[in-house]
Amino acid sequence: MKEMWTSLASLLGVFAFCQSLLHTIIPPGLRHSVARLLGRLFHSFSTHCYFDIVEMDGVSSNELYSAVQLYLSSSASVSASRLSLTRPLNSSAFTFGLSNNDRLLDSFRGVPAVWEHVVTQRQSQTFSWRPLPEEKRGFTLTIKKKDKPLVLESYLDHIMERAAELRRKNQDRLLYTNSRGGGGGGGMDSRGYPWESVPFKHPSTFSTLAMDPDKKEEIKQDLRDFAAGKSFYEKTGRAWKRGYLLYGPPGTGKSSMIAAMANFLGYDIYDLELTEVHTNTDLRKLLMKTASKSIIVIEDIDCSVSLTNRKGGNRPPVPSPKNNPPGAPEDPNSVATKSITLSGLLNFTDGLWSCCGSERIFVFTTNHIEKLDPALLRSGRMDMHIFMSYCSFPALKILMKNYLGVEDGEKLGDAGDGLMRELEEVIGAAEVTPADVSEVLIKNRRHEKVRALRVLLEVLKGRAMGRKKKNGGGEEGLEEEEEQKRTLESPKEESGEGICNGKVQLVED
Ligand SMILES: Nc1ncnc2c1ncn2[C@@H]1O[C@H](COP(=O)(O)OP(=O)(O)OP(=O)(O)O)[C@@H](O)[C@H]1O
Ligand SMILES: [Mg+2]
Repeated sequence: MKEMWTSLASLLGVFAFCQSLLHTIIPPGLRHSVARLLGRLFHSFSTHCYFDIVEMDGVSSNELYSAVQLYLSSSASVSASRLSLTRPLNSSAFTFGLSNNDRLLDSFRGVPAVWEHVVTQRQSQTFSWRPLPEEKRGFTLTIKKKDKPLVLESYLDHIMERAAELRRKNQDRLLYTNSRGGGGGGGMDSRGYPWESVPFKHPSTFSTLAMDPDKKEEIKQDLRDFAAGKSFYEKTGRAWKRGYLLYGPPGTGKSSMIAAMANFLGYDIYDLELTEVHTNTDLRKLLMKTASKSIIVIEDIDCSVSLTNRKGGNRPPVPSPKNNPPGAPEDPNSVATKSITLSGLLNFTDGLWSCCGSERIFVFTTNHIEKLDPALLRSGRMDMHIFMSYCSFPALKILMKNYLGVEDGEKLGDAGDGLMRELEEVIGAAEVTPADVSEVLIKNRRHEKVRALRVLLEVLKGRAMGRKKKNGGGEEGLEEEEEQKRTLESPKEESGEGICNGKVQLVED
C-alpha cells in the first residue's frame, strides 16, 4: 500500500514538473493552440465521441436543447442526486432537470450515453438586437464511437418524440390566434412568430357534447384512426392531415365540437382569423409556423372573406407595408398587394405547402353551407362533412344528464315518465338548438328534476306551436315564435312556478 502511494506521489511530481516546463518553454500566446492540439490528439485516440448541444444557435433557440432538457427530466427524477426544478409558463406540471455541470447516465437500446449539463459564463457580449443570456448553456453527450450511427439515426429522433409527448402531457394545450395579422409586415412578435397563444382550457368533451351517440362515436373513431394512422398515411402516399367541415345553425355546438376534438386528441388549436390575413403569401407563412399535432380552425368560413372564385377575392387589394414604403407607388401586379383568394385557401389546406409538418387537422365551420364555393365542398377536399343539427331526443338526454343529473333510463315516477314521452314527441317539431335547451336547463338546474323538465317541455311546446303556425303561414305563428325566442333570451320571474298564463316565464337563479 505504502509503495502505491509513493509511486502515485512521484507520478504527480512528474506531471507538475512537465506542466511547469511546458509553461516555461511555450509562449503564452501559443498555449491555447497547443492545448487544443493536445485535446485533438487525445480525442483521436479516445474510444468516445462527444456532441455539444447548445441552448442558443446563433440568436435563435435550439429546439434540440429544450427537447433534451425535457427528455432528461423524465429520467432525471429517478436517478440523479441533484435536480433543478422548473414550472414552465402555461404548464400545470413541474419539470425536473439536471443541475448545472451535473452528469447523468442514460441508455438507449442497451447503448450507454452520458449527458452533462455544461454552464459557462458568456464572454463580453457583442452587439445583438436580441440580448443573449449571460450564461452559455449546453448539453454534452458522450458515447462510444462505435455507437455513433445508432445515436445519429435513432436516439436523437427518440428524444425529440419523447420530449413532444412529455410536453403535451405536462403542458396545458394552447390556443393560438393571428389577431395581430401574422405572416407579413407588422404582424409578428420580436421572434418573428406570427401567432399569439393563451392556455386552452375549454371544458367541452365528447361526453358533454349533445349529439346523436352513433354520430359521435363515428367521429371519435375517425379521430382515433387519424391519430394512429402514421404508417397508413405513409403507405398510401397521403399527407398526414384530415379536414372536417362542421355546418349547421348557430348554437348547435360547432365550436364546442372543435374544443372536444382538441381535448380528445390533446392537440393545440390555431384559430385562424382570415380577415386579418391580407395575402396568400401571409397565409402560407402562417401555415408554416404551425406545429404538428394541431387543429387549424377557420370559423364561419362563409363570412370570413369573400371567396367566390378561384381567381381572386372581392376585397380591395391590401398594400404590403414591407414592399411599399410610405409614399411609394403600389405595384398592382405585385403578389403582396393581392388579397387572399380561394385558390390561396385551397392551397393552404390541400396544396404542397399543407404538408409542411404532419398530423394536422383542418376544421372549417359555417352556418350556411349553401353559400360555400363548390370547390371547397368537392369530394376529397374536406374529408368529413358533419351536420350539427337541432337538438334530437338522444342529444337532449345528454343535456339532461349534464345539467340536471338525469341518468338515461332513470325512474322519475309516473309524472317523470309522462314528461319524457312528451319531450320525445315534441323535440323534433320544436327545432331548438342544444344552446337553447342548455339555457333553459341552466336556469332551472337548482329545481327538482321533474319541475325543471316541465319548464323545458312548456318551452318546447311553445316553440313547436310557433313553428307549426309559421309553416302554415300567417303572422300569428311568427309572433308566437318571436315571443318564445324572447322567453328563451330574457326570462322574467313572474311566478314561483315559472309558468304563467300558459306562457313560460323562466325563473332566474
Ligand atoms: N351540441 C352541443 N352539446 C353541448 N352543448 C352545446 C351544444 N351546442 C351548443 N351547446 C351550448 O351552447 C353554447 C354555444 O355553442 P357553440 O358555440 O358550440 O355553437 P356554434 O354552433 O359554434 O354556434 P355559432 O354557429 O354561433 O358559432 C355552448 O357554450 C354550449 O354550452
Ligand atoms: Mg361557433
